[in-house]
Amino acid sequence: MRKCDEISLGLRHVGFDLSRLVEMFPSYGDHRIVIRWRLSTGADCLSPSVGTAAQTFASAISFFMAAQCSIAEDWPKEANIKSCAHFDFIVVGAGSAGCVVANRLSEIPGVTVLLLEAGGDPPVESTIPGFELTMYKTKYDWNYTTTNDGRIDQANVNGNCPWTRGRMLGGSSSINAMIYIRGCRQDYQDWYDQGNEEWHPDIVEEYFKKAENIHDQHIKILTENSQSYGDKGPLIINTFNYTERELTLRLLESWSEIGIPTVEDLNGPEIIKAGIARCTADGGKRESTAKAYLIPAQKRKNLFILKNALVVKLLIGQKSKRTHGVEIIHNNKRKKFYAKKEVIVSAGAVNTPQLLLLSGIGPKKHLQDVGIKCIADLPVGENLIDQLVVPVTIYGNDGREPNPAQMNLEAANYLYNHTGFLAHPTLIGGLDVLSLYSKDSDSNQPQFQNHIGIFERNSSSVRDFFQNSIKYRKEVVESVVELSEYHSLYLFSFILLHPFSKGKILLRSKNPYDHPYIYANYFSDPRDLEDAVRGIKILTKITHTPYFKSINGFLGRIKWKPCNKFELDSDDYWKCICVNLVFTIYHPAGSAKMGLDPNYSVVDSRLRVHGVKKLRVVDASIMPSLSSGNTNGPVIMCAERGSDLIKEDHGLTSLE
Ligand SMILES: Cc1cc2nc3c(=O)[nH]c(=O)nc-3n(C[C@H](O)[C@H](O)[C@H](O)COP(=O)(O)OP(=O)(O)OC[C@H]3O[C@@H](n4cnc5c(N)ncnc54)[C@H](O)[C@@H]3O)c2cc1C
Repeated sequence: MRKCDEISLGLRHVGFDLSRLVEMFPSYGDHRIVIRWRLSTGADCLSPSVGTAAQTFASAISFFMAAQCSIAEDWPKEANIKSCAHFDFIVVGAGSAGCVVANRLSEIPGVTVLLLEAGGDPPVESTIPGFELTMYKTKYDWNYTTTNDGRIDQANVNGNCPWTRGRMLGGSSSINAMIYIRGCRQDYQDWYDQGNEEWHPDIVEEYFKKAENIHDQHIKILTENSQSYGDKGPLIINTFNYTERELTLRLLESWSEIGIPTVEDLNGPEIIKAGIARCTADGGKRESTAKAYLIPAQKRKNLFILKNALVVKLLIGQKSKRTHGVEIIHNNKRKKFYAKKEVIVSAGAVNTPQLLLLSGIGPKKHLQDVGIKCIADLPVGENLIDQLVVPVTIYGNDGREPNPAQMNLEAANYLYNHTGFLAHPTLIGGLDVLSLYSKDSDSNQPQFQNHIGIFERNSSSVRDFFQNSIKYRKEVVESVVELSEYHSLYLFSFILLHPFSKGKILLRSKNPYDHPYIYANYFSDPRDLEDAVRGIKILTKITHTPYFKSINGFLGRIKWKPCNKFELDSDDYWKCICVNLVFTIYHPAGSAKMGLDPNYSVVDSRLRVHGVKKLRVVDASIMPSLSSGNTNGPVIMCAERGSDLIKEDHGLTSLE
């Protein structure tokens, strides 16, 4: 019995209530033990045993329970600082950009940096790639939704779509799907050609490399001579520890059949391509910027971090237009902190414009309407750009069925060596391949992107995804669920990478706790609708390729009353689906756009807010146009570049 007691203690120690699951009692002296497993279902499983089996299995359970501890990260501690303290720099928001800036500025000894984050430490679900969706709509998400404009998203409950944003150390890099794509040279050439002379594509490339630490062995061998990735930066780039490779190869072949060739490296120079994505994950764990940039810097004496600290206002002289510091709410108390050199706003593409507006920086008329005195009349919140998604549902008979036992094995695999289904984000459905393409074969930028997720026949996740994650109305959900009862669903996310349509962020009120209005305005420019239809119709040809033919693949109709009258796969059908079912791939940007002219931009090429002293913006908001792909890598690049611009302007050089 002593051994059993030890096992019991071991399990309790790791937070497992043994008494609920297992009862052990002795029989026939020392060696024979009858074990009764009382399963959580209430069923009993009686079996005579000499004890070895029980001990072996119990110690295996103990091992797996204890293995949870190996997943935990050592997040930085909160600083003990008093209100009204002064720092050289104050950084607002510890997201993808803010963590980079705080790290790079504090690497100069003697330069004090205060990093303020509205959220707290990421939960363990952030570290485990497969659990990222479970953080949506919790306290780790800002829980934004777009504003119903009566035109788009009418197939969504309330006519709006969720805009998840991370609220924790690492910001959205702690909740995102971890795909790492730099975008293409033309993306940054466009920035440069608009007069942003600090952002020549050659410079941009250097800053991607500065951030990167390529761990992917395949890429390392492939690019040994070209040195196209950095290998000394803080941000580890690798591949996911899990995928269904046989299936992804079939998908790559299928894309290839419709004119999108497979490449070894999606960050290479080709424009039209499909391949395996690199990611900000390593060893089966997420590489957020909190992990890559904050943990290594946490011992620095000159870096101070406050968590659960909501910045409610920037302190800016009405006449001097000089930024002095910030006002925050922390532990239910209002506090002020002052910046000797600068305040850097890195609160993301929704919160950065919100904070600027609350502080009197924005369109004069709008500020007047909400009762805020205007300090600088700038187009804050305008030029909101986002990559939009349209669902394309293709079905097939590939024999895949949900397997709960397999799912448990996958969980055990994750605990054992960080592989299995949980080592891959669920947003993109367990598959690590994607494609980038254009309607014209000679274009210098991809226009479209596809992600692909697979749901097995009759999987309950289909309803969950369409009903709870995207929040489509009943008619839409039922039409997809109905077909998926008998077929596997290949859900292609069709993405328009460079929409012409622009959205807007506006204040709802002066209250910093009120969510701003988000007008996504998708498809307000008719060119976007034309382009999307062209791109989707290139994609739907995939049903005629050998793999999809082999599984009797077909395009399924998504039912939504206004669209039901149109022929499936016709231009009119897709136009109707696009406008009514569009959602986000979570890449908003441009809401404090960089540019030369203060009539059309908020920050200059060195990311200084036009007409306001000692204030910069460094995050996705500054992007004048979107990169060709997922935006986390490009935001981190912007923050690396931005940090050096700040250092240059203050005559600071780091020792590293
Ligand atoms: C669900 C999801 C999936 C995505 N998938 C991918 C992907 O696979 N690959 C990819 O490349 N990109 C992806 N992205 C996009 C990418 O993560 C973002 O572009 C990037 O993280 C934006 O960085 P940021 O620094 O601008 O903002 P964020 O990372 O959002 O950081 C802003 C930070 O500021 C804090 N903050 C805001 N307001 C205040 C305030 N007033 N006071 C104090 N703190 C404040 C926030 O809590 C947050 O921590 C995804 C994004 C999401 C949300």
